[in-house]
Order: sequence, then structure tokens, then C-alpha cells
Amino acid sequence: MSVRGELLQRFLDAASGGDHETLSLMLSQSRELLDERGEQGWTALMLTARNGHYEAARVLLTSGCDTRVTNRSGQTARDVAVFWGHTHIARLLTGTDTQEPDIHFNREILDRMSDRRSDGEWLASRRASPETVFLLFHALSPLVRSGAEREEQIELCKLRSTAVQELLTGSRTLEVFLGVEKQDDGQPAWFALSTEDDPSQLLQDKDPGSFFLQEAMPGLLRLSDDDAGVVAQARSVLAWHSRYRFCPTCGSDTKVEEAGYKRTCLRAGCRSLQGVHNTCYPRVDPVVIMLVLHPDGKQCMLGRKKIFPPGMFSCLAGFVEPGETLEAAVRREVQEESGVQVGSVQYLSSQAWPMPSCLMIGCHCVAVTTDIKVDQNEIEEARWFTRQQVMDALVKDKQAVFIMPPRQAIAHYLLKHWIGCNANL
Ligand SMILES: NC(=O)c1ccc[n+]([C@@H]2O[C@H](COP(=O)([O-])OP(=O)(O)OC[C@H]3O[C@@H](n4cnc5c(N)ncnc54)[C@H](O)[C@@H]3O)[C@@H](O)[C@H]2O)c1
Ligand SMILES: [Mg+2]
Ligand SMILES: [Mg+2]
Ligand SMILES: [Mg+2]
Ligand SMILES: [Zn+2]
Repeated sequence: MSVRGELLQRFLDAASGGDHETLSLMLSQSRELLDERGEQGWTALMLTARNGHYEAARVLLTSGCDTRVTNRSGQTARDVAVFWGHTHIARLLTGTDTQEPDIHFNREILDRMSDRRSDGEWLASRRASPETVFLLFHALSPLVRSGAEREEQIELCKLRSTAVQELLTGSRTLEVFLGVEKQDDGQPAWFALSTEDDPSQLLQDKDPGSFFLQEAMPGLLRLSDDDAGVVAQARSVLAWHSRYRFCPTCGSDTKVEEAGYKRTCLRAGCRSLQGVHNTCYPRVDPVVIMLVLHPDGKQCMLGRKKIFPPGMFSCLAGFVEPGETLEAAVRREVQEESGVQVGSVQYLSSQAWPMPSCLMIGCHCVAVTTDIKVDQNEIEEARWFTRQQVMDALVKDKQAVFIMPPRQAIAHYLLKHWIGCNANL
């Protein structure tokens, strides 16, 4: 074995054994060991996760190791920690105290403070504060600029009150209070402002280099996880305003209340003014999205819509209908789209999907029949894929027979979770 190979082996052994002092010492001399893989394709972090060594994992993390690296089975160190039941390490690797996966659009950096929505005085003081952040939207698109860290990334333009003065007083601006920052002691408030005015005029001096994002998909997938979470909230509420301008009960004009979270009918005597009416509040559409597992446990079914990029297959999905449980919606949609009958259904995780305002409810379910007959109106093709084929697609192997949905979609997580559930470690 080469000297370098021996050094790496000593480093990986220290990780396996939880020897955090040796890890620190070796890193201070050769930092490049940090994300290196051994012969089995595992990094030091994965080994600490496998064996539950918290302190050793923390040393690697604080040294800046990359938590996204995957082994040959497409598993990150966090997946390994979850599989072996080391939840304290899984939490450390997620960087949060919650156990939910950190999926795009789901991160909440703001405390929504719904109790302040009707406190006009407090809102006015926040609006005037120099710390307050304003996000600008036009036709549901946020004002963004190219990201500082990576070229494909974009970031939200966070404007200050001086930059939006004329918009704040303008009658063509809609304002939504989003919340206050959780992490910052000063708790700066954030507002979304939607303007109907021509963006080219607005952009001239606001923020050089900024632009309104052209297309929500795939544009919004280029935001950082922090920004994406804020946009999920703001865009869904603004989309509701743009679609529900008039009272759904009687068609009269409405006024905006509760800092952008309510629209109240202006016609005295309207039925919507008595009792609680859900038409007055922002709407959310529940959608079930499911990975259908073969009865043999070794394959899963994926389908493709005509609009998907060539080669991409993803989980089946569909809107929950009125008067239906999630389990019934999963069984009905799978039956409609693929002709396959489903038995047990297990809920896993959800994702906000602000196009315009869906809540994706992610499930695994087990098929009881296997013959596929697709609904050609919605699905072009559906197939059973083996675990190995999913792993190849996940690590973008040359032999991969299909392309995974993007990592920002919950479909990607549902597939990854299935791979993580197997004992092939
Ligand atoms: N995040 C992800 O990974 C992911 C993956 C797949 C789909 N999605 C989202 O889920 C949504 C629903 O999936 P689908 O299109 O397969 O659903 P679907 O299978 O129920 O079929 C869509 C059709 O259902 C009808 N429909 C019923 N209720 C509706 C409602 N409330 N709003 C709009 N149309 C309704 C419409 O005719 C529509 O064309 C998609 O629009 C997409 O935005 C997200
Ligand atoms: Mg569907
Ligand atoms: Mg359908
Ligand atoms: Mg449907
Ligand atoms: Zn009305």
C-alpha cells in the first residue's frame, strides 16, 4: 500500500473507532483526507455515522466536511445514521433539531408570528425599521440575482425600506407579512411586496444585476434552501390573492386584512361574513405522491409524463379529492394512472410546493397486483425498476437506465429513502 493509502486507512480506522483526537490531529496535518473515500467507497463521516460516534462526527463536521457525499449505494452519512438508528448523529448531520428531512421549500427561517397580523401599530413600526427585509414579486416571480457561491444558484434580493418607499405607499402594491427571523436576536421582519408595475422601471436603481425570475420551474429550484422556504410561503399566498380577487361566495369586491392572510367581502350581508369561511383564507391543495413498491420488495414503479425531460421517471402523484382520505387517494391515483392495485400505505414526509399552492404528501405503498396499464392521458409510460437501477440513477452511473427527479423534489427523497431502507450497506 502507498504511503498515502496507509495514511487514509489510518484516518478511516480512527473514524470507525471514534478516535476523535487522532482525527483532529491528522486533519491539522492533511486536510485533504476529510472527504476522501476508502476502498469500499465510504468517507470518514459515513464510518462515524455507521458506528454512532457523535464526537468524531462533530470533529469532521466542524472541519467543514461535505455531508452530501454518497457511497456506492447512493447513501449519505445521514442516510447511514438513520438506517442504523443513530438518530442523534442524523440530527447533527441535518443541522436541525427536527427529524424531518430537509427538503427544498421546507426550511422555515422565519417565525410567522400570526398573532401580530392584526396589530397595525406593530406592523407599521416593523415596516419603517431599517433592519426590515422586503422581497419584491411581479406576476408571482421573485426579484433575484445570480448567487455568490455557485453559478447555477440564484438568491433573493433583500431590499431595505428606503429602496421600496414609493412601493409601500403605492395603491398597486400588495403586502404580505412573512414573519421575523428566528436566528437573529434583533428579529428583523420580512415582508413580500407584489407590484403590478412594469418591472423594467422598478429595477433601474433598486439593485443592479437583479432580475425577475422568468419561469417558476425550474427557476425556483435554483434558490438556496433558506430562500426557497421563504418563497414557498410568499408565492403561495400571493398566488391565492391573484386568483381570489373577488368574493367566491357572491362575486363582490374584497379587502385585504390580517397583513395579507385574509380577504373579506365588502358587500354588507354577504353569507361569507357570518361564521368562519375558508374562502376568506389562503387555500392549500393536498396532493399525494407515492413510491409504489412491488410485492417482492425488490422493485418500485415509476412513471413519466410527456412533459418530463427525456429519460426522467418519477413517482406517481395526484390531487386528493373532497371527502377522501390520503390512503384512498393513493390507491385511487395509482389505480387510475397505472392500473395497479395498492394495499398498505405509509405516510413518510411532506413538502410545500408553491406552484401555485400544493402540499405534497409523500408516501410509500405496496402493490398487490403487478400488471401495468397506463392512463395515456396523463402518463406516457410506467415501469418497474430494480433497486440496483434506482441506485445507478441516484449516483448518475454510466449504466443508469433512467434519470432521477431533481433532488429538490420530494419524489427524489421518496426514492432515496427506499434505498436507505435496504440493508445493502
Ligand atoms: N414535488 C414533486 O416531486 C412533484 C411531483 C409530481 C407532481 N407534483 C405536483 O403535484 C401536482 C398534482 O399532480 P398531478 O398533476 O399528477 O395530479 P393528478 O394526477 O390529480 O392530475 C392532474 C389533473 O387533475 C385535475 N385536478 C383535480 N384537482 C385539481 C386541483 N385542485 N388543481 C388542479 N388540477 C386538479 C386537473 O384536471 C389536472 O389536470 C402537479 O401539478 C405538480 O405540481 C410535484
Ligand atoms: Mg398524476
Ligand atoms: Mg391522476
Ligand atoms: Mg387526480
Ligand atoms: Zn361576498
